[in-house]
Amino acid sequence: MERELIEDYGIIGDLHTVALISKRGSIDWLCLPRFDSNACLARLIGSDENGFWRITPKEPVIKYERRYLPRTLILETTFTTASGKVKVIDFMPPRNSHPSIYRLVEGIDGVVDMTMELIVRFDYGTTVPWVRHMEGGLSMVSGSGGLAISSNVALESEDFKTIANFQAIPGETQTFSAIYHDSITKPPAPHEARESFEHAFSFWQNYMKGCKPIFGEYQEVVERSIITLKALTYQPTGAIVASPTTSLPEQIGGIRNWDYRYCWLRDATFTLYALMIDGFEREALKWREWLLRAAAGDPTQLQIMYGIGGERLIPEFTIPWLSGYRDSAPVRIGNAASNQFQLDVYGELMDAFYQFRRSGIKYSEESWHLQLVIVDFVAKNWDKPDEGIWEIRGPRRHFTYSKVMAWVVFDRAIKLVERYGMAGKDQEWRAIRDDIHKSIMANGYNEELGYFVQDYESTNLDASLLLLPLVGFIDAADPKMVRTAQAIDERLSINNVVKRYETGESGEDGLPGDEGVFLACSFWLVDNMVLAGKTKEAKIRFDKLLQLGNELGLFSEEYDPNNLSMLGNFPQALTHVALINTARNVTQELSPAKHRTSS
Ligand SMILES: OC[C@H]1O[C@H](O[C@H]2O[C@H](CO)[C@@H](O)[C@H](O)[C@H]2O)[C@H](O)[C@@H](O)[C@@H]1O
Repeated sequence: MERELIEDYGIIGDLHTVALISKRGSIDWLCLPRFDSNACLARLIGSDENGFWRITPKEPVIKYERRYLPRTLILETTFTTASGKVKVIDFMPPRNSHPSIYRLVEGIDGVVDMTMELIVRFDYGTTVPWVRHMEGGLSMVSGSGGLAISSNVALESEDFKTIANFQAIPGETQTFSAIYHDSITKPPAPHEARESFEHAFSFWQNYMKGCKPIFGEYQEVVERSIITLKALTYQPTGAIVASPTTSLPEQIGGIRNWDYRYCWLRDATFTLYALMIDGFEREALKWREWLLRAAAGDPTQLQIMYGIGGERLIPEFTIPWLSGYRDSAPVRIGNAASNQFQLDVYGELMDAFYQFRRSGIKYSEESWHLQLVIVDFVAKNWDKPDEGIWEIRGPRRHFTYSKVMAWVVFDRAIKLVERYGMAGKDQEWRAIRDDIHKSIMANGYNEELGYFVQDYESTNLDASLLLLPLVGFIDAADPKMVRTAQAIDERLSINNVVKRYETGESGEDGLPGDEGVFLACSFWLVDNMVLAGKTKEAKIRFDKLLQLGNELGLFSEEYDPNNLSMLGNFPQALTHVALINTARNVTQELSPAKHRTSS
């Protein structure tokens, strides 16, 4: 069978984890009970043998259509065959007790012969479960967990696989469910499918009531991004995963394959900022509590990322039994970037705290205490080299963007004293802010070339520099910044989509091979255009970028401009965040970019 591409997938989720479902009706990625648990369906980055759950017509499909039910995370896939039409409705009810997936098959037209195939392999596609018959279905148990599979259709076992054959007829519904449980407890009975559907439907519709109709022609794509960000949030703690997948490659056949099922402070603060200005303040408060807990103890030991429960140890290792997406090995679990020094993170946190305050979010004494620790730490460390926003795996460098974010730390701390009466050493901070500014202008800006450079020792370009006007370091219309944005567009863009930096010899990042264009950076370039007054051009660019998502409105981290296909983990929070911000920038007078940089 022809293999699915990243763009062929949609997600369903229950605010603890998500499942990736292909347009052919196959669930090919599922980690239970949490985002970062071992996958029990891993075909996405392996083969059929590593687990999948497919419901599809037996005969050839002439047309596949998919959509989410409006303002929900309920996915509807319609198959048209020569014999008729049938739809599969997939959802995970927001979690009450046990994680569960429901799949409802409804005939629309004609009589269509259908097949259901399920291979469960725990421990990332390796462990065959112990299968027993139970009332209304099967129990599949391995190690600490188990899945209870139920259906109103007879389930059979064949060659270590569960199958069902049935017909889709208008007016009839076949239901399938999978409920996860601890292996020491009895498999739970499924809830009534319609009731579970109503629960999921009303949860999402209620959640989206908070989303204002302010995005004009982009309302639908923004709403999908907001729902996606919510789906990537781990409800018990408020942590947000960068993406629910691991090792979807940045280059087909390459080794740039990373595990994103963790909470990066950078990605999470960007996410919150996007949600906060759209009125989703509850998320912001929950995340602030998460951060305070994660940083509890000695705040100078702040990490750049944590596990979704606040875990600090995220050791990175490879699992050789999975072949990788389109043979892009290795498949990595864990992320060694968790031990890196990334100076920008402190600026992102300080900016988030400042924006909380501006938007009237309740002040917290603990958070000011944490901010003072951050300021103190950055005062002592801003002049040290780091691994930077892109988490390079080569030697540390003096990245210009990192220094700018160190400037942001002091800028926001000073503003909190000046504007909100917080007690702090603002005189001292002003002097440090000036020193950092001087250092950046002397080393991070190249007079001869007329643009800001990636780091103090090179003349490379870097798309993170597009954030300089967005954080208020420089005006987007300043000739230095205009020239920087122009140079980035000229040298790093391929068909209007921007690479992070030059890989290979001219921009060594400690890794072999190349990568695709980076979607978040491409949205940042549009933001620069808006701020520099080029609104028409910006809108044209934005419209083109929106074509790079799939028909469900989901975006990956990167894109392959040669093969016109998605790359990198999927869906990626950072891309959806950038999309939301840019949609606001191109549609609204007080855009987030202007709002963030104005007093
Ligand atoms: O490019 C090498 C690095 O790639 C990953 O980092 C990227 O994803 C992060 C999460 O979205 C994002 O915060 C970071 O800015 C990106 O560069 C990977 O996680 C790293 O381990 C890897 O070194």
